[in-house]
Amino acid sequence: MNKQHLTIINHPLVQHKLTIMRKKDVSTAGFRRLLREISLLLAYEVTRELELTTTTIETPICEMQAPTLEGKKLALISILRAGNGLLDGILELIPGARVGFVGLYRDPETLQPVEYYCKVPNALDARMTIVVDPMLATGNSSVAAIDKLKEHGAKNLRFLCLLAAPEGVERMRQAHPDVPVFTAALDERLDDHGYIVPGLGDAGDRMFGTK
Ligand SMILES: O=P(O)(O)OC[C@H]1O[C@H](OP(=O)(O)OP(=O)(O)O)[C@H](O)[C@@H]1O
Ligand SMILES: O=c1cc[nH]c(=O)[nH]1
Repeated sequence: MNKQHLTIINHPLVQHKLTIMRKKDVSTAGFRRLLREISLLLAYEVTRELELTTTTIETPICEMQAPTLEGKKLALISILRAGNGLLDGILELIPGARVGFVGLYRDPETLQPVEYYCKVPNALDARMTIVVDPMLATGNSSVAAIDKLKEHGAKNLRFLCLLAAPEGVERMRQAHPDVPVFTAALDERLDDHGYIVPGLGDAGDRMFGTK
């Protein structure tokens, strides 16, 4: 495979906002606001390879051939529920994107994903498909979601998260070597409960104020 499998988005604004999000005393509202802000910056990087074509337009001065996105609208797939925090921000930047959801939760004992919902846009085979979930821990959830999307025809996939553990990156590389992973940080390891260390805790709980 020629494409780089792991990209760490180390833009200073991303890194600064992520540091604030990691702090345990950040409020639910603050966490959500930062996730929305950071998702705009991450989206900029993950869409870098969208294809362009040209179209004829008229400026007030003259006619010109101007760049415009080519092909079918891209698909954003949120892994529920924490994926929605990234999705909301990205949709502000790409309001015409098609949106799908894969509902999964991680069984706390087995760390295996349990699926409860799936609804995805049509013609996934003709769209760049960006799967979003803030956390890549064991990789079990992202691998299962991407398995599902491939069953629906998705071919040109990216996976975007905020934090990744080495274990999850390796699992994705083994299961889906064709799917580049984009993250703001690669942390040290997983703890005995499958949480990312140092991490930021449970992304869904922090985003929605649940426990
Ligand atoms: O890489 P993995 O080990 O599979 O872990 C990552 C998953 O865990 C979290 O979701 P969770 O299961 O807590 O569900 P939630 O989003 O509904 O809170 C997170 O949002 C990922 O989906
Ligand atoms: O650290 C982790 C691991 C999985 N899911 C989370 O929300 N956080």
